[in-house]
Amino acid sequence: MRVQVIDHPLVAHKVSVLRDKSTPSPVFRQLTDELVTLLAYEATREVKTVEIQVETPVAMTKGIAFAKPTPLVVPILRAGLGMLEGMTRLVPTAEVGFLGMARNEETLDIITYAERLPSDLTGRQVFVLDPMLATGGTLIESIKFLFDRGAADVTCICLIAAPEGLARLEQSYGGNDKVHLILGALDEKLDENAYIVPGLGDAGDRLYGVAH
Ligand SMILES: O=P(O)(O)OC[C@H]1O[C@H](OP(=O)(O)OP(=O)(O)O)[C@H](O)[C@@H]1O
Ligand SMILES: O=c1cc[nH]c(=O)[nH]1
Ligand SMILES: [Mg+2]
Repeated sequence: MRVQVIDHPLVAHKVSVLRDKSTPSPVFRQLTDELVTLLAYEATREVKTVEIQVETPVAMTKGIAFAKPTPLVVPILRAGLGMLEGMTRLVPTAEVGFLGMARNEETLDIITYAERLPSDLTGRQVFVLDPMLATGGTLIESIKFLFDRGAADVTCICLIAAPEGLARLEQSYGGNDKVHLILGALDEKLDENAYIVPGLGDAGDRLYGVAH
């Protein structure tokens, strides 16, 4: 498993504003979108391409197109939905599949309440979008789902991760070179409720305006 924490001032600045509890939902959504485009730049470095011919107004030249089958982008509902548009703007030919998963906040068990993915993912490059990697339960479940369907490789883009979740993913996929993690920040720890510290609170609630 390859893990990259993107060390860049543009990323760090946007993460800082996301963390601020006074940042309202519309700004939070906008920043999430912008942050994804920055992280996607690195996450798609190994996306499969084919060479094509392009005619400029001056001459023929070589260009590239995304190879087929096109990448599959999978936002994990609900919070991952806030990352979808930023990703598809950069990979417009990508197909989109959906996984709906929620943590039972008492037991931390993962409930999969929705699944709309192609039944056969053989040979597909998959990009999973989920802002928070806390205990790692949700991502482990998602990655397993995708490999069970035949995915060739799985790249997860997360805005913030906790060391505890990363360690759990290492246990499950450490030896698997088909799993990549792209992170906007690696935080200190989880608190007693398995929330990331310092984190940004509940990403789904902050994106979609649930007041506390
Ligand atoms: O690493 P884990 O401990 O599994 O936690 C991370 C998950 O928790 C959040 O989703 P949540 O379950 O709150 O659902 P939501 O997106 O509907 O808010 C987050 O978006 C991740 O999917
Ligand atoms: O800190 C956390 C942990 C899980 N889910 C979130 O949205 N935030
Ligand atoms: Mg939530």
